[in-house]
Amino acid sequence: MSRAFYNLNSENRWVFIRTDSLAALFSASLGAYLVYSGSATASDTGFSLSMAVGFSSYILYAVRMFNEFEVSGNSLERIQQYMEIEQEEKPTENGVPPAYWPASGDLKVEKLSARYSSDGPRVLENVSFEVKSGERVGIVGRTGSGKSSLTLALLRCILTEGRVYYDGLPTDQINLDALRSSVTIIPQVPELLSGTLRQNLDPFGQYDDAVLNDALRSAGLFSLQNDSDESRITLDSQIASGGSNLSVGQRQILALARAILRQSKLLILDEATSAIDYATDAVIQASLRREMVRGVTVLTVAHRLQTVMDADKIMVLDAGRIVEFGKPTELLENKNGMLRALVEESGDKASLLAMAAGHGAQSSV
Ligand SMILES: Nc1ncnc2c1ncn2[C@@H]1O[C@H](COP(=O)(O)OP(=O)(O)OP(=O)(O)O)[C@@H](O)[C@H]1O
Repeated sequence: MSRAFYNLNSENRWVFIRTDSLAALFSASLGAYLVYSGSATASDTGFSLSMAVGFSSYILYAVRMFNEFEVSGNSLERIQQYMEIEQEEKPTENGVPPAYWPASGDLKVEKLSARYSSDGPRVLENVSFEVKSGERVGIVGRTGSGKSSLTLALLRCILTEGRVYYDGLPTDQINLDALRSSVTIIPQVPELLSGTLRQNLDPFGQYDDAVLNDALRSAGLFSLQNDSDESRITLDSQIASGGSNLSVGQRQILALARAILRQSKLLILDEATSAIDYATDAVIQASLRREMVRGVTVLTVAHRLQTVMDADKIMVLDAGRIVEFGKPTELLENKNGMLRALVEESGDKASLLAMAAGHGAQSSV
């Protein structure tokens, strides 16, 4: 802010120096002409010079006004840009799903393509896959491969073509409010509002404290803190704006508690890129497993392969397409496969292979 103001001020000074110099040059030239040409009387010369000096200051004033008008014009332009932003269609009565929906976390995606703007390139290309209720799917791929875009496309936050069926209903026929309130996304850094933890979990006051505490317990918050701990978090704890007085791991646990309260059958977790300590990560993973037992489908966008190596299935994306989708052990058998290549590059190959093998053995028991 100060740097921008410093630049603005310096440029203003530069404009003034130039207009002042021009004005001085103009007055001096006029004075020289009037004195040396000898054609003007003393009174005319005095009058012309005083007008010339005044005229210069008017020019300076005009330049300054034009300058300020241009700067204010930028703000007007910005307001106009906001007014012209394309709006999402309004939710209609027609798209309200039946009360029992969603009863399961079944997800079927058929030829889903997506783009960020109507004239932009496709960031997802004919993506098709199926996930059964209660499965945990890891989504991996190099940066820019379309992992986050896929999660946005599932919620129709960007322009999509193709079909997504969530618990048997095509999502393009469900109104956006209903769709988005039945799917929960836990972003990399969950947003929290300033207020108590209770207000953050239940902004509309729909649940009593016992239910809220149960959700916090299921999300794993209480297993991370002792009763005797003075700084332990309770429903009455004050949360600072944006949740800045909590760690990223604690914020993800609170977001998970919100998901549990909402009883969503589809949970999308965008794994935090900043490191979460091992204990918090283990608590989040354990809570997710408990949720899956209740039939909640969990899609995890993974930035570290460790988080998803024991998933039921792994989806590997590359340039907006699914290049591999299946059980980790099966994908790893393909020596030329993309998952195998990512594991080889990771520098932690042995433990990743052991994790996948361990889970493969468990699921086949
Ligand atoms: N807001 C946006 N507007 C236009 N294009 C975007 C936008 N966000 C992402 N993209 C493009 O979409 C493509 C996929 O990006 P996306 O963020 O989904 O990848 P990603 O796999 O999640 O990457 P990362 O691991 O870095 O988060 C990229 O080519 C990217 O440039």
